[in-house]
Amino acid sequence: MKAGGQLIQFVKAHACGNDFLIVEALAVEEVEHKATAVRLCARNTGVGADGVEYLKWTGPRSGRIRLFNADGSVAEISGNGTRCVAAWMAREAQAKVNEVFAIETDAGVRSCRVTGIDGNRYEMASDMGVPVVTERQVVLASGAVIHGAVVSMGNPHYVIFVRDDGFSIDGVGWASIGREICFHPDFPEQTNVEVVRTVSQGEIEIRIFERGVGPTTSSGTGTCAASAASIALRGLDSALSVTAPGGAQAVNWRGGSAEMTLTGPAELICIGEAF
Ligand SMILES: N[C@@H](CCC[C@H](N)C(=O)O)C(=O)O
Repeated sequence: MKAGGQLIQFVKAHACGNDFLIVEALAVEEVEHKATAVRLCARNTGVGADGVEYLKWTGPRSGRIRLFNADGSVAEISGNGTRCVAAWMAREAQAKVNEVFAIETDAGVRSCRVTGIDGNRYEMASDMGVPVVTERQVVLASGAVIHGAVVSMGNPHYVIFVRDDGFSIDGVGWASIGREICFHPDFPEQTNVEVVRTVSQGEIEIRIFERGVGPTTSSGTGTCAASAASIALRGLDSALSVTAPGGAQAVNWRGGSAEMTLTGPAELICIGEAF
């Protein structure tokens, strides 16, 4: 498959409903990728997706990717997007369980190990790097002060803890607060926002407002960021189950400078061609 020419060949995949188009390209850096991503991701007038992962194979089990969000902005990394690409590479390589795919993102190389295969649905364990967690307050336009944490997973996140099982904060809906924080002047590059509810020592539930997209059903780096803040600041277990509207993923992190691991599904939906 190639980007360019008249038809753009793509693979559509999703991880817990967080959906991506994978487009193989000779180079991931080309300027026209941005406009193409916006056009293809449009829900009503395009194919529809949360982002496009441009992929250049660099070996039989390795590749270089670049992610464009649905609004055309470039993101350093996506946990779910990287896993979707790994699932596609695994299919192309006719991989078996335990094979590893090394995928270079703008945030560094991430290894994805196949842990299960069921038709076009793959289970993968991915190395997600070392989270950096810093407590930080944000003052909203209303004057309300939000006590949360900035978390870097290679891309930026802001994590807020709530008790309410509707995920509202002082009576205000999570999506509205997520949007305000995403575009807040304290975050000139914008930020992904996760709203987290602790279910037990080993389980959290999250809602996600993604930079460059809006509310999504799941986020791999968001799952990791929410877990990192819960483990580092709330003393939750180092093995966590994280439930988002689109499904659950598992995180393991011993804290400090240890690498975080994310395990979850990725399903290949279809192959298509767009004008
Ligand atoms: N869905 C993602 C995150 C995608 C990138 C994000 N929108 C950003 O701009 O940083 C994930 O699964 O990690």
